[in-house]
Amino acid sequence: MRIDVVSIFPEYLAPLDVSLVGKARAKGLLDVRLHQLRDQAHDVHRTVDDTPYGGGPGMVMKPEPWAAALEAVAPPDGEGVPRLIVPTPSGRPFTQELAVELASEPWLLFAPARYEGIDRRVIEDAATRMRVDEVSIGDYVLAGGEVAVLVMVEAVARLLPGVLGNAESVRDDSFAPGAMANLLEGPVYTKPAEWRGREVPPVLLSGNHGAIARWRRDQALRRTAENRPDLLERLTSGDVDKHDRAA
Ligand SMILES: N#Cc1c(N)n[nH]c1-c1ccc2c(Cl)cn(Cc3cccnc3)c2c1
Repeated sequence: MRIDVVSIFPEYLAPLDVSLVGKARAKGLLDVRLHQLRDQAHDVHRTVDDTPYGGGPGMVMKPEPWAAALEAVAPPDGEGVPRLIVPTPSGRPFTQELAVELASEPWLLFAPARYEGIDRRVIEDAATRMRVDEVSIGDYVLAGGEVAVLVMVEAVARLLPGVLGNAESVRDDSFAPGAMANLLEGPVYTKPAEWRGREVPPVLLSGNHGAIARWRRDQALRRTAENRPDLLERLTSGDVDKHDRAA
């Protein structure tokens, strides 16, 4: 998979050089390219923003630099077309389902903006050439889109074949299909068996894999009921099909 990111703060994306995504890049599983939006602003101040038509607070990102940046990454007459992902507070929710969908794309182009956002005409123009998704990573307010890109890239990269080692698995993800589908992760333990007077639950030391699986599901149900009762409602209302539960 190829991932391009256009930003006025490409240094914000430095974490894509380390850990899981960094290793995937080093293994050649992921080709991540960062681009400075200001390279496409040709006035002396490399201006990328201006006042909003209709008044209001803040500034809006100008269409010309963004259009030039997107076309520099994905020339209209070039090979292939990326899927454009635009982080925005008003976007569709980023979910594990969307992460799985994006993980099947050969090329993602992220456009994290700043200020009050990008001139709407950039999105409309890009949509004539490529699929555009406006996406929010949650119901809280960030100062720009770069953090959202970090979240989405990590969520997508870990789903790519070969990225997670055998010891890790997307199979047991809280939001992946399967017996624990739509349940939160239960508690985890490691050595020592007793620490500050607290013992590891004996079932985990029993070697009885059936009992361990039942205990883990019970703990996941408890954690989900406590922290995300909405997910339990989906389970009991049948929103989650039997395949997800049984797999
Ligand atoms: N994704 C996501 C996401 C999220 N979940 N919260 N905030 C954002 C997000 C994404 C992109 C931008 C851009 Cl561009 C500017 N801002 C600041 C802002 C805040 C409130 C209203 N208007 C603009 C962004 C916030």
